[in-house]
Amino acid sequence: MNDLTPEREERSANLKGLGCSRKRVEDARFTQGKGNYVDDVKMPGMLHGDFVRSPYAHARVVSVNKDAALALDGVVAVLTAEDLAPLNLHWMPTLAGDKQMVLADGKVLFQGQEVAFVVARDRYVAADAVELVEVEYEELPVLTDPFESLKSDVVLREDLAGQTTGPHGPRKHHNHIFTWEQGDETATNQVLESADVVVEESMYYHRTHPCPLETCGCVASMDKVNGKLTLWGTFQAPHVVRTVASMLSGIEEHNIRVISPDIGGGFGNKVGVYPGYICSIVASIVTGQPVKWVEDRMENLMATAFARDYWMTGKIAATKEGKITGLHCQVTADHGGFDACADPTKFPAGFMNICTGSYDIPVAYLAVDGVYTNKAPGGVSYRCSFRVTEAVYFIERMIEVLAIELDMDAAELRRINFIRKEQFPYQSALGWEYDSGDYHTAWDKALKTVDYDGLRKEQAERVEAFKRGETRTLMGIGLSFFTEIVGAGPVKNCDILGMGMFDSCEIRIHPTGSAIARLGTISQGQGHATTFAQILASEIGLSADSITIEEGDTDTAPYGLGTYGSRSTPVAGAAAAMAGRKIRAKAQMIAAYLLEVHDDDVEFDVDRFVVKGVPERFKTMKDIAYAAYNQAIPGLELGLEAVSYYDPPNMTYPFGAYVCVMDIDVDTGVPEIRRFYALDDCGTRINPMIIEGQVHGGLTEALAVALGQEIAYDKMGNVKTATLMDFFLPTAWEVPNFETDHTVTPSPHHPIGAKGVGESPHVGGVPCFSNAVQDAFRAFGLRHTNMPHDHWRIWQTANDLGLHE
Ligand code: PCD
Ligand SMILES: [Cu+]
Repeated sequence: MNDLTPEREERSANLKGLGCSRKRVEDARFTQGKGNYVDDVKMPGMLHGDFVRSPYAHARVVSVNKDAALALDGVVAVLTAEDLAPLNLHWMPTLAGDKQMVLADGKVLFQGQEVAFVVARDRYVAADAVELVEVEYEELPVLTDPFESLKSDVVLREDLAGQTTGPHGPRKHHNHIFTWEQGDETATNQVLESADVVVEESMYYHRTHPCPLETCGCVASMDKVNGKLTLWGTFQAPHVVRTVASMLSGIEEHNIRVISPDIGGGFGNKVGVYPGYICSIVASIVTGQPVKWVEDRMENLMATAFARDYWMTGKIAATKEGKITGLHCQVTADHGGFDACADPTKFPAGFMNICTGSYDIPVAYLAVDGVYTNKAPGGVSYRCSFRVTEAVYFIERMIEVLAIELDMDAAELRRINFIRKEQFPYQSALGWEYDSGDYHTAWDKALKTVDYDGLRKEQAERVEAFKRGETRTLMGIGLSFFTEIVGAGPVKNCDILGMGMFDSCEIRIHPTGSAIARLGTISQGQGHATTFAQILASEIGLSADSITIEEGDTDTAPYGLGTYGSRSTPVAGAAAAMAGRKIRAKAQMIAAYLLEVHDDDVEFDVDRFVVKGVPERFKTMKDIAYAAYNQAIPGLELGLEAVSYYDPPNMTYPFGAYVCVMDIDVDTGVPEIRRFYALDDCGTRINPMIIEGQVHGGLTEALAVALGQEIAYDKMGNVKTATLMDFFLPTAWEVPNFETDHTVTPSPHHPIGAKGVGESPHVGGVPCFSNAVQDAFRAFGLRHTNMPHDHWRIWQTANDLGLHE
């Protein structure tokens, strides 16, 4: 049955299943302004909330006077910590096991922290009233540097004073949160002591922010008559929000309905729980009216979850020939005022222990210290699965530095250290089991496509010309090879607030042969309505066009852990395939009955079951769907539905090989990206066009982070980059043409062999852009310089190297 006759090929094409570059079904709605976002939710009598926020990074709140605000026409309520305290809602638990003030309780710990919540008739009155709330502050010393914080007498978290252990073990200092250790320190140190070559480098992966187009927001509506709370919001994990809301409020979970409508980009920013959600719920309960809260851009950049802010020091040991023998990594992680890092519970530094990268490193050790400072809380992935971008940046810089030390070609150094194809499944020194990979094939393909040797020759000639004074531009060749780790689960080691990280799909086939499937994930622009239908189409033999995908409504969708960490394809995508297989198993029995043969005598063929060896005797899936509802088949229940809760046996490990060619104007510091080549291997590809779009998006965000985007603070703790004037968001103007390519190494444990891809281009892209900048100056003695490589910093690098003399 495997030969694809033209007739079978046509039937298969009609399904628009796996591998089809099907156009995104959601785009008809999005491109015509018919999306339905949180801010589109409008209800009769709806009130609007707005925050009074702290102008100080560290201060005592002496008093809050609401009188003038309450006197303003249209103001309904002003909530402070005092109002929330009787409900025990003035603090809330964070995903990292810490707690965070919902509204300032005696002091503030970062600029932009929520102090009071004003509820008014409309958004404008609310904003005016915010100005009328009089808060008296008493300034306290500000700590924005984690190293200083660890030495300071200033106690940031007075609520934790005297607590020598936290949720992740012992605390070494009153501003210390945790130490997380992985690997074998003694063995690693032994290797470092006796190695031919050891290089050490320190690098700062600066603080940045996901900055989605749509900011965070919600509408809370408490129906006191029925006792039901409905919450619309920009949530990347709606079911988790429902469970947490129930636990905090005491409202029974069946009485809470959480709806994530269309979301205008998430990028990790919408995983956590923010004070705005709690305040809106309380305000709706208090006033009996629906309450909307939508933050503005400055609030988003100042107060919602940041990403990175990792200070990393590495030591890498190798033989003279370049074979890596050991790796040591020490991280100081700046978590801001509260530890609200969004990671699976047992991983306080996320999957930073993937920092051995794509290389076969026999021993390694990692230690991460989490530290409190006077900066905003957060620590979300931002297009990376739980600190994987940091890990990949770290190892890809260490490799470059080692190449410099050994005076070796960095591509060759990678090649001789890659985990070999036959070593998979590969057990890493820091505890992961990589499911599959073929790094050498991908690397060779990438280098060949870009004519790597030719580029190096051209680069050497350019350096000579520069030295002769014939040109003022230098050429950088950025390389990166990354291994991602996506798809949390396994429930046995990944949970969020105790909820195992499985995911789910429920499918219902209608009598006329169309279907609806619901999943526990939620698209924020990734195109799930398009791709999940494709997985099902191939599994059940109905066209993707006749399968509706629904996500995000907790009253209808099966419980799931949501969309982040590129987990939808590895986990919910697997659940979809498994649910599809259950449908097919029942369909087989129905087909056998209709065809009057034994169950084993029919086989599935694209969109039908045929009698083995008699292809003209068949029943299509449409026939079968109809029969499922219209015929009493002995021994079979009516209907055609299935549900699957999928606990992945392992994560998936997508990988990729990226090359960036850049020309840098030494006198202006302006880099021009001549070429960017990205080869991604995400296993079985569901929709190549969507994958390409994902790669373009991820690379754009990588360019942003590497070349200028940052959340910067001054010494007083003022956020210097709280508007899009200062926070770099690239537009089509800055973004080069991206060349995409792929290899396919299926995941051995995923039912259709797919791995995630949404985050990969960011994870691989950041080191690639950064390496390109730094490589341009290698011939002039540069070893490492920190991101973001904005024009000024690049100019400064050239200046420091004496290139302006
Ligand atoms: N093999 C394969 C894979 C995949 N795919 C596709 O692609 C996509 C993606 O996927 P994934 O990778 O699985 O992922 P998801 O889970 O779905 O998602 C998530 C991601 O996603 C990305 N992308 C995107 N896009 C858009 N448009 N928007 C958004 O927001 C976003 N975000 C970002 C992020 S950041 Mo985090 O949250 O940080 O953690 S994570 C993330 C989808 O549609 C799917 O289906 C295909 O086709 N194939
Ligand atoms: Cu990350």
